Amino acid sequence: MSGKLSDYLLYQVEDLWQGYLEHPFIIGMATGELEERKFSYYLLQDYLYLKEYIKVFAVTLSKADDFSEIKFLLDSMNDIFEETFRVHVPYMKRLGISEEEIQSVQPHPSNINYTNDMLLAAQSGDVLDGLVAILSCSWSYAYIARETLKIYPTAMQDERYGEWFEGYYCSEYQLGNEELIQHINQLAQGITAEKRERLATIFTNCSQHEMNFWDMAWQQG
Ligand SMILES: Cc1ncc(CO)c(N)n1
Repeated sequence: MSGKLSDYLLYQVEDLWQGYLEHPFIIGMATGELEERKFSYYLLQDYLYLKEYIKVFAVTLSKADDFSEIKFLLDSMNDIFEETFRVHVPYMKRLGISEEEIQSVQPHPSNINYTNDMLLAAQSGDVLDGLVAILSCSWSYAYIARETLKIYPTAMQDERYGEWFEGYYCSEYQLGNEELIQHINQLAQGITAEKRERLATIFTNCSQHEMNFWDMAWQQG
């Protein structure tokens, strides 16, 4: 294969990803006008999402057969775990979401469909399949934060939603995402056209699930 896999993947989802930037939920966070109950609903669903997302790393790790790969996956898995308890849980508490609500929330079908599809891609494939299933989550958030802040530079100062932008715009998150992209590109060197198509299918499918997740948060919240 010539050219970077990540360029090929991004090319497949350009229109879909442009749609994230125009999504009323994202614009609502950026302008600060989003109703707080929609955001609370989103955070609760995202908390459940991250619990399953960690398992996608675990399944991918089970396919790895060298220590450097295992180390990469362990570190990434730990980052997500830390993010959940450093960002999501305190954020939910600040928004007044009770411990009972956190304990009793059930995943919406759009959430279940997304995490099931990622797990299936990781279980039925190799390390690269698992990592590409993981990628649209990580990369699309880095993209949304970066691009939205170009259009709404004050979004980071918003009292309620600024922290969301900060979390995904900060260099730690952006660099972690860049590392994941580089790692995937390295693993993808020399793959067949058939493999590239399988990876593109996994990536576009997960990107569509990301859109469904935003729609869910907007409609149900
Ligand atoms: C649904 C979803 N996608 C991506 C991320 C980025 O971690 C997240 N927290 N939630």
